[in-house]
Parts: sequence; C-alpha cells; structure tokens
Amino acid sequence: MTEVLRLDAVSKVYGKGQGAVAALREVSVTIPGGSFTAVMGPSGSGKSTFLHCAAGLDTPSSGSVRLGGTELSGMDETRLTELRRQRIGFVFQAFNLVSSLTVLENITLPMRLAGARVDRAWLEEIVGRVGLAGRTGRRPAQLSGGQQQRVAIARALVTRPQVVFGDEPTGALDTMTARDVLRLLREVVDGLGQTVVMVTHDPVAASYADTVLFLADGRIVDAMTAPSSEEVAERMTRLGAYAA
Ligand SMILES: Nc1ncnc2c1ncn2[C@@H]1O[C@H](COP(=O)(O)OP(=O)(O)OP(=O)(O)O)[C@@H](O)[C@H]1O
Repeated sequence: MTEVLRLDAVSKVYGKGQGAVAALREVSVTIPGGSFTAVMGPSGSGKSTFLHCAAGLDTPSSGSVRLGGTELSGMDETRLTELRRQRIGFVFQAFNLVSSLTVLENITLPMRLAGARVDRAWLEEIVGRVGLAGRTGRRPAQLSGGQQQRVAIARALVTRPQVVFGDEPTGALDTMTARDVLRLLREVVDGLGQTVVMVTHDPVAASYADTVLFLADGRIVDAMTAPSSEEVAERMTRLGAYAA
C-alpha cells in the first residue's frame, strides 16, 4: 500500500522557558492510502496538536511532515493554505457550514475558493454517497445535525483530497446519528479509497477505524489494528483517560 502521510520525529513545543509545554515528542507514523485511522488519548495528550501538525494547520517545532511525498516543513503560509485547499479535507465537530449558502453551494465552496472547475459526475457521486440527493437546494438550518455533517463530509471530499481529517466529527451528534456518520466515513474509505484520520474520544467511533493510535503525554504509546470498542476502552482506561 502506498503511504499518503508520514510524520518523522515530529515535536511541538508551545511557549518558551519555564512555561514551555511539549505537546508532541518525536512522533513518527506512516498512514497508508485508503486507510481509516483513529487517534485517541487522554485529555491534553496531544491529539489536536497531532492533527494540526499533520494537516498543515500548525508548524512542528522540529521533525518532518510529508503529504503524498510533499514536505510541509519550510512551506510558507500561502503555500500551506493552497495545499490544504487542494489536498486536504476537514470535518469538524461543529460542521462549520455557511448558513446563507445552500447544501450544493456549501459542498462546492472549496472548488470555488480554489478557482477550480467542479467535476459534475464526481459531485453527483458524492452527493449520492452521502445521501443528500434531493436536498441540495436546502440551507443548513433546514437539515438535522446528521445531515449537516453529511454535507460537511461531501464538502471535504469534493476536491478529491489525499487525506480527510476529522476533529471529533461525531462529537455533537446523538448515538444513532453518530453511528450513521461513522458508517459513512467507513464507506468513504472502502468505496472511494479515501484516507481518513480522525481524532475522537469515543471508543465506539474508534472501532470503525482500521487502526487506532494512542497518544499519551505527546507520544504514540500504542497502536491497535481491527480494534473493538471494548479493547479501545480498556486501553484508554489503562492510560488513565477516565480517571476522575
Ligand atoms: N496554543 C497553545 N499554547 C500553549 N499550550 C498549548 C496550546 N495548545 C495546546 N497546548 C498544550 O499542549 C498539550 C496538548 O494539547 P492538545 O490540545 O493537543 O491535547 P488533546 O489531546 O487534543 O486534548 P483534549 O482531548 O483535551 O482536546 C496540552 O498540555 C495543552 O495544554
């Protein structure tokens, strides 16, 4: 399998001197194309920092991040913005849709921002896949939370990115709706060959992934393949994630 994302000895230190916080400590990991990876760990273990560094939203203090063979370190903000627009998709907890735009306009927004032409056949395929055919003229407020997240997933896919990053994508959804969204992400990986990397607190959400990476104190301390939610919860308990 081809590698799509690679981190080599990535460290991130916030602040300076006595107040400095090492959020990531020499993290190295390779994410293969067409895989679904969940990132878990106790609060403050570095999950958001990992996601931000891997997605070019933040710059590591040291180490290397490669996306599809392109080295991100050393890129200026303009090039990073361009790279994020063209090669990365994002799905957030809070959906982050534009309320004044229709479903279709929200989905195609990344293409318009990039000044790129929308591939009609691809658009139809993703709208169908996320189950929004017939609802593309609505505005976000006319949709349920689960449907809004489906719009966000379609928007993340429209540019055919190399990686879709999810930051607690099911965090704002009820249990049943969250399952539907997780099944959709799984289908995006299995049916479209997309690569998905998702930060989550939820062991059930993590169990939809092929691999779970466990972070503790800025380091990857374990990885689990074909995880069950029970195994993930047990590992998280041993990391002290649920301590009062
Ligand atoms: N901008 C910042 N300035 C200073 N310290 C920061 C900053 N962002 C994060 N940190 C610190 O870095 C460490 C890792 O934070 P991070 O947000 O990556 O953890 P997390 O695992 O995502 O946490 P949570 O599950 O609570 O969201 C924490 O100690 C945090 O306080």
